[in-house]
Amino acid sequence: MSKINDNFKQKVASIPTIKRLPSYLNLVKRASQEGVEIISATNIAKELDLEPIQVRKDLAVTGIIGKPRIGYNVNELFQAIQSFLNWDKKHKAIIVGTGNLGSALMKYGELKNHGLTIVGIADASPEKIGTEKNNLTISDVNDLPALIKKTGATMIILTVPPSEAQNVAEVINDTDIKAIWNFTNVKLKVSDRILVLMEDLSSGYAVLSFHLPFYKENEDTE
Ligand SMILES: NC(=O)c1ccc[n+]([C@@H]2O[C@H](COP(=O)([O-])OP(=O)(O)OC[C@H]3O[C@@H](n4cnc5c(N)ncnc54)[C@H](O)[C@@H]3O)[C@@H](O)[C@H]2O)c1
Repeated sequence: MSKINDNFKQKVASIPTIKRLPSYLNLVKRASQEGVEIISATNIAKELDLEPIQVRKDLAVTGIIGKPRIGYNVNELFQAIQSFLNWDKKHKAIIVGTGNLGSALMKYGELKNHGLTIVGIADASPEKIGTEKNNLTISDVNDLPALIKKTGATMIILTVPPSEAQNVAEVINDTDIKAIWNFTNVKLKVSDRILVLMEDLSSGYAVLSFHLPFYKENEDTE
C-alpha cells in the first residue's frame, strides 16, 4: 500500500510545505482580486504568521522565481501554485458512505474550485439507494466497480463506518481507482498502486487542546 505520511517524501516538497500551499494560494487569489500585481515573501509571511525564509523555501518548490527585494508577480504565483498542486486539472471522485460526513463533503463547494468533481455517490443502506442527494442518485455500493467505470472516477472519498472500511477497500482494489481519501480510522490494506491518505479532524483538535492550558497560563501571568 502506498501511504502518505510525514515520512513520505516527494522529490521536491515535504508534506508540511504542500499543506501550506493552499493558504498561500488563498492569499494570492485575494491579492489578485484586489488588483495587487506584486507580492513579497515578507508580506505573505506577515499575513500568515510565518517566517519569510519559510515562505521563500515553500514557494521555490513550485518553480516560481521572485525578483530580489521586489517579490512575486501575483498572477504567475497563482498559476505556479495551482499547477504544482495539480489543481488546474480535473479530478473525479466518488463518495462512498452518504451519512453525516459524506453529505457534508458533497456540499463543500471548495473542492470543485480546486478541480475535484464528485461524479458519484454510493451507500449500502436499502433506504438510501436510488434516492437523490445533491443532484446525484445514490448507487448501491455493490455496483461500485461499474460506477467507477461509468464515471471514470480515479478517487474514492471513504466515509463509511470503520467496520465497513476494509470491505469497501477490497472492492476498490480491483478497479482503476488511484487514490483513497480515507476519513475512517482504519489502516486500509490495498494494492501498492493505490495512494491512501488518512484524514483525521482529531489531529487538528489535538494541537488546539494541547496548547489551550499554555495560553491560559500566559493570560494569568500578564
Ligand atoms: N476523519 C475525521 O476527522 C472524521 C470525522 C467524522 C467522522 N469520521 C468517520 O467517517 C465515517 C462516517 O461518519 P458519519 O458520521 O458520516 O457516519 P454515518 O453513520 O452518518 O454515515 C455512514 C454511512 O455509510 C453507509 N454505509 C455503511 N456501510 C456501508 C458500506 N459497506 N458501503 C457503503 N456505505 C456504507 C451508511 O448507510 C451511512 O449512510 C466514520 O468512519 C467516522 O468515524 C471521520
